Amino acid sequence: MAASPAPPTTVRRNPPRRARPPPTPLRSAKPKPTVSTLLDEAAAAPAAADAPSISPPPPTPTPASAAALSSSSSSQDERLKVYLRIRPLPGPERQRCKPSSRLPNPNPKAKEQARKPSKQQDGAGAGAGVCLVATGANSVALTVPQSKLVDLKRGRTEVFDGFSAVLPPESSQHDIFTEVMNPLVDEFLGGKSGLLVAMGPTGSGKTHTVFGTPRNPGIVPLTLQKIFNITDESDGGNQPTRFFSLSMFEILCEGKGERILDLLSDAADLVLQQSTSTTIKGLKEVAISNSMDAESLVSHGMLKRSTAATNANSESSRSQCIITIRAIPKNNDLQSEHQISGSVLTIADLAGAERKKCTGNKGSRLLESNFINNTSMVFGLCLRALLDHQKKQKKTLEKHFKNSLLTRYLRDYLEGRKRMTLILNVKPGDGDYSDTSFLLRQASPYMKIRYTSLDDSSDLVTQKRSNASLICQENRKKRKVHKPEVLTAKGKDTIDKPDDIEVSERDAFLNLELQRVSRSEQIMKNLFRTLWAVSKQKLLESESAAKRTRELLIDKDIQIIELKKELNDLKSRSHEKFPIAADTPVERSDAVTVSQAALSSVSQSDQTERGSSDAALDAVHIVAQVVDKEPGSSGSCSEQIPAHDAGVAHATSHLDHPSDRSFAELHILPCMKSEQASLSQFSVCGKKAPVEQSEEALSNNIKVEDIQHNADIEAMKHHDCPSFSQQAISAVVDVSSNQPFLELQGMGAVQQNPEEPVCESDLNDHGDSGDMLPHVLNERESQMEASVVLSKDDREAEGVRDKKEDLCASRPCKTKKTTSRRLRPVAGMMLKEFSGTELDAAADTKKQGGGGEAGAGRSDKLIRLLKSRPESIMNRRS
Ligand SMILES: Nc1ncnc2c1ncn2[C@@H]1O[C@H](COP(=O)(O)OP(=O)(O)OP(=O)(O)O)[C@@H](O)[C@H]1O
Repeated sequence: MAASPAPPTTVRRNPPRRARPPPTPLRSAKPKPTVSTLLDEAAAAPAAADAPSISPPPPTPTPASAAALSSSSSSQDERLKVYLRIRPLPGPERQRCKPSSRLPNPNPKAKEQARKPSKQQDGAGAGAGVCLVATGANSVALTVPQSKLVDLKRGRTEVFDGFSAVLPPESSQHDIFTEVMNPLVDEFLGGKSGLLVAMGPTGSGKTHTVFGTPRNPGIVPLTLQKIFNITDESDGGNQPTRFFSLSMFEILCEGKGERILDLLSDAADLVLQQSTSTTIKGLKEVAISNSMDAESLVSHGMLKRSTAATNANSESSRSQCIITIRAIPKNNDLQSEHQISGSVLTIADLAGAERKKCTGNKGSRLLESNFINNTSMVFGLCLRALLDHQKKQKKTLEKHFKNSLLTRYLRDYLEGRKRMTLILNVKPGDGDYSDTSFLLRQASPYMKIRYTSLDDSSDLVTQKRSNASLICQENRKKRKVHKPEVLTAKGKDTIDKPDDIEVSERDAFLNLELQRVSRSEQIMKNLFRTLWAVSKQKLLESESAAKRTRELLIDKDIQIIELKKELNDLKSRSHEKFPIAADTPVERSDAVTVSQAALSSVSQSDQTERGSSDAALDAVHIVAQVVDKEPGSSGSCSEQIPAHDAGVAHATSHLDHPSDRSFAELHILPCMKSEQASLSQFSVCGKKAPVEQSEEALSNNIKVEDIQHNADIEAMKHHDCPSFSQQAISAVVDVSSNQPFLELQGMGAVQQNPEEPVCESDLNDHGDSGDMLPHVLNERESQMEASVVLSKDDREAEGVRDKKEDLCASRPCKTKKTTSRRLRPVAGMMLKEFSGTELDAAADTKKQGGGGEAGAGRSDKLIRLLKSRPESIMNRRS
């Protein structure tokens, strides 16, 4: 016994409140048939012939039912319009479709076979049969395919009712336009904004519905044609009372985000701005003046749209495409503007929801699928939230629109402030049951959304902004001297811009330029200020350095001048103090000659009368007299150093006889005492002026150095035992200086420590100290006593050295030269004193006698002469 099959179950969704006639094709509104339309109709004919077998069977369409449809549509004006378009099955699938599943079969067996799932259907999947049929003008029946039945006893047919219109597969593009778009265009031209959104799964024919093909144009081309046809007819060949603009952009996936891309320009980085109204900054709006140009513009934009091939659609849209047609009044009349324009017609072609197993997308395609599905879901949530809000007014409107760019852009529509129309595209195949069922279940409640309080005031604000944007774009074009192709194609005076808007736009541009220029000027000012400050600082530093250098040079010049002055003063003082020093070279040579002659005579006597003290005594007397007679001319005294080196030292080297010593004590010491007295005056005078003192110290130092040099030589010669001649020389040299005591001590110190410097403090301390003289003299006496006990060998060696010194005195030695020059005064005096017959006679006596007595007599004469002559010399000098 076979079990009886379960009765079919029908579920009604959105049942109409009253019975309505089934949907009837609007034959009256159908335009002239084209080739593509005929092809579409031919393709849809088999499907249309297959009426849904699920109860209730659709009634036969009649003209009366069409009228009823119109009346019902008018009664639902305040509701959200939802149209359902059933796409015809493709050719192969159409062939596989069984008529039993499409048409009511009176045969119960055949009906039973139709309920049983067949292997072919299971294996064929989507293309095995049709799951969706139009059951009326506003309802469809969705049958669960056999392959998807879980419980055969449960109902497997769903009736979705309440659509504004169900457009069967055989409906042409013109039918769709007439049924769906005509009301929107009329409202748009009447000044009301409207939105048409095409929804549905991938491959359901949304793009085909919206754009169509060149041979079978869709809603957009037909809308443009109608707009300009009506405008031309209403204007009657006169100037148009308004103009239109068109913008076209897409929202596409970018990584994990989304962005807006202008399809009519290459502008990048479009920004969605939402304040009082929603606008897209940077979006290009092209003024359109005729349908042909507008259609070509749309076609051009479609070429830029992102598409890709998937398993479900060979040319699947990967973005949400939005076209906006804006009506702008020509007259700037606020009232007419509000009445006539203030309208924006928006058409959105959404990318269809995709299933991964159907599309086979991977990688970036899969990311696009996620983006598309997410946007579709958010869009549906917004509508659902609006419906819930309308059902329960206390329930706040959920702001799902924030979750995607599309819903943010369409916020006014999704929050019920503007009218919106939905067209659901579905595929009727069994394999598309899931997508179709999902869409119908999702969109069925939207039919209950009402527009109770439309806010058209926002249209005015939006329109003003749009007008300003359009004018701005036109001005930019004018500045670039580029005329848009759309405008130049038909006429030149298609757009007239309000003067005040143009002026304000120009002012805004000038303000921006002014701000930019002022900012650049400020930057340059700051830069130059900084450079000027740095340069000024460098200049000041250079000037200060130059000033310091100049001051240094001036100081140096002053020092040079002072030094010159001091030198001149020194010279003048030297001339004043030592006037004899300026004698002629002849005198100098004479002096040298005389001194040499005198000393050579002494040396000759020394040679002939070795051991005699006469010659030494003569020399000592000469020195003593010179010192005695020249008390104020210390310079001249000091100049006797070489002479004493040559002669006196030689003479003193023979003071080994007690008689000689007593003679020296008798004659030399008084002379030295007198010299001490005279030199003490010099030391006192040396304290008078610092400059003079320093100069004198300088000159003395120089002399001391020279003397030290000589003393060093002597010390090297007599380093073992300084002879009396050295002591005498030192004494004489010291006497010749300006600081006699100092020089005396210094010379003593030189012999003890030649390198010990001479200090002025010593001069000050001892310059006028009379106590030093006995001490020094005592030292001299002791040294003389020591030198007296020299051995005979030493005396012979000293004699040899004296001969050498005599030879050196005749050579052009520097020291000899200097000393010979300074010997001039005494030498001159001696020359004069020794001139005459005495010397000649003495010489003759020496030549003739050659004995010791003759030499002794000559010495006696010389001594007598020296003793007797000083008075005459002093008288002559004075
Ligand atoms: N009513 C129709 N008559 C004839 N062909 C149609 C119809 N609807 C769609 N098609 C064809 O189906 C294919 C897919 O259509 P379409 O690209 O418009 O789908 P879609 O919904 O836009 O898909 P997607 O969301 O992936 O972009 C196209 O080749 C189109 O020509």
